[in-house]
Amino acid sequence: MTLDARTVSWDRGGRLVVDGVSLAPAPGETVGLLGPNGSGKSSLLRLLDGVVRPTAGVVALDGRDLTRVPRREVARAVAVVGQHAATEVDLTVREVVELGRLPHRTSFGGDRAADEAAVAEALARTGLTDKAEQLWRRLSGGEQQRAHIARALAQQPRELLLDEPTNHLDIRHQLDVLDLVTRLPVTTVVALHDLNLAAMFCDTVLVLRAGRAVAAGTPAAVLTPELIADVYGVAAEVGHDAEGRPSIRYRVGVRV
Ligand SMILES: Nc1ncnc2c1ncn2[C@@H]1O[C@H](COP(=O)(O)OP(=O)(O)OP(=O)(O)O)[C@@H](O)[C@H]1O
Repeated sequence: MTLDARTVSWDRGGRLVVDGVSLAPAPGETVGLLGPNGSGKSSLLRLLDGVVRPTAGVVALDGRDLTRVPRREVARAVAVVGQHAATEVDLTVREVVELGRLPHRTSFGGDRAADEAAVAEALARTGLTDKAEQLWRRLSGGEQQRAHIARALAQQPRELLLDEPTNHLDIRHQLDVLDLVTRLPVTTVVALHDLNLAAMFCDTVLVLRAGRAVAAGTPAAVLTPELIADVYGVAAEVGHDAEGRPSIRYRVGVRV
């Protein structure tokens, strides 16, 4: 069992921002959420996190309606890295990552050694050990984003929800972060704009358009020239690597 969405909709002022979407990742799977700007990717992630409640349908954690699961229990199972994750106060990188341990604290304080080990490992995995004592707000945009990913890793979740985690990262860190999260023994739902990264790292993808799911399946099955033309209005050639994963080359000035 894992986190799943069953025909969920989210109505904002009479408009269905998410419209009857279902998503049931297999445990350990990495699902890419794709779709143009405004198609509902972030909104679906917020529904999966329980930050907002669906106006129809159900999000379930281990088969239980998420709205009935205590937030602390949700926080132990589900970690989120938002698109505009900000840290307002003057925290060091280590302190930001330590926030990920809060759901594991008990009234007795919790297991200090486990907290320290989880934080150290999360810093190491995101390449931030050397920056641990620096102020988070003095880091570069990409380093700040990696610190939030480290916070999510320190949380040691079963489910990881990532909203465009690569948008501030240089190419090496894009590859490192996606390689890292897809190797973790957790179920990951990740909103991505880069179709080639989705093809490289996702087991399956779900494509949204205007709040609706228009395609789902393996990257090879979904990421066809026809789908890319239809959903994004862009002409593309799709090749396949030795493992059969699609590799997309866009064509400008070609009408679709
Ligand atoms: N709280 C809200 N109230 C009203 N409308 C909202 C709210 N949140 C999102 N929307 C609208 O829902 C639509 C989907 O937004 P969402 O951020 O989920 O899309 P997205 O696919 O993540 O977009 P992007 O790729 O640009 O990040 C947008 O038109 C947005 O304006």
